[in-house]
Amino acid sequence: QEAQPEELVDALNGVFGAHAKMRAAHTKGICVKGNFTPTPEAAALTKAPQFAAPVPLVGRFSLGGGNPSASDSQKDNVRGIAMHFQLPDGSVSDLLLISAPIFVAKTPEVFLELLRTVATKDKDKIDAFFKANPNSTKQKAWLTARETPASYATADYFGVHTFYLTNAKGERQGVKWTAEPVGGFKGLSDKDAEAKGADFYAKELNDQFTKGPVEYNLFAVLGQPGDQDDDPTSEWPADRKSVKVGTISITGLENAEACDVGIFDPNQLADGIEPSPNDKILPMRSQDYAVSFGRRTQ
Ligand code: HEM
Repeated sequence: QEAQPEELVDALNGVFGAHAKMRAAHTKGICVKGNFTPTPEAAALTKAPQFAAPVPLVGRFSLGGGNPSASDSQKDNVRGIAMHFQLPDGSVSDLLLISAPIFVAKTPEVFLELLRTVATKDKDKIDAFFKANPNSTKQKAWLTARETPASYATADYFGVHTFYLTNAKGERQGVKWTAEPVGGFKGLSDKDAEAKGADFYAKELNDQFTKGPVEYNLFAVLGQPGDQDDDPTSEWPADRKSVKVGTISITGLENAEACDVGIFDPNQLADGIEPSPNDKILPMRSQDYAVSFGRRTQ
């Protein structure tokens, strides 16, 4: 039976609680603004306007999960950055990235089962779920194998899904997005992260803004024929070529309202970028986010 978007939002609430006026996931976050400047190489891959000329953006950094007081020092949680690229015609094209190259479930049904199992807090049931679904253990393993990001500014971020780009000549290329902080990844040892406490990312970011913008290089990793485009729990081989397509520059804080009046939707895309038609999680996300939005704006 197909998972329904309401069921997924209910299941997120089952794990993290339902918090009035707040997102069901990525609940703790900070709204920011900035701009995106494409490289000359980007236009060869896609005709989307944000890859032809610089555009302003509104963005939001967040912690994964639905706990509004999640700890900034929790290692096995993802950090997120969501962006609306504001296009010259008044429309937006969105980009949502998390600080791991993989998601925890290949399909909405597996994600629903994962959430419902975790909500039982029954260790045997949870162990049995992960034994039956080894792909769902990969994100946590990946996150715990490296240091806790020292700041939203020093984390690297991944689009996870496959997207298809089309250029002006009509040529199509499957890609995955990655964003790397210009100064490289910087982490904290477990001990240092613990000493920082639960709420240091906002201050960290503000300190950064007094020195200058927070910048990331955005890359399109080029898929090859046969690379999986249906599975957000699997990575492509590490030797895939990547093309730097631009610089994301986050210049300062923005009023929360600018982030909360709508949703960041991974399928809200300019002409020239399409979601993989084979990925089952990706289309479900727009529906889930709409349900979460409906509830938080009630
Ligand atoms: C079926 C799987 C998923 C479900 C049910 C889900 C659920 C949600 C929900 C309910 C929200 C809050 C929406 C809102 O109220 O605006 C959200 C936000 C977010 N999700 Fe997902 N998500 C899924 C998969 C993913 C994946 C694979 C990624 C990887 C890029 C991701 C990244 C994000 C980010 C970055 C945000 C924060 C957006 C913001 O700051 O407003 N999600 N998710």
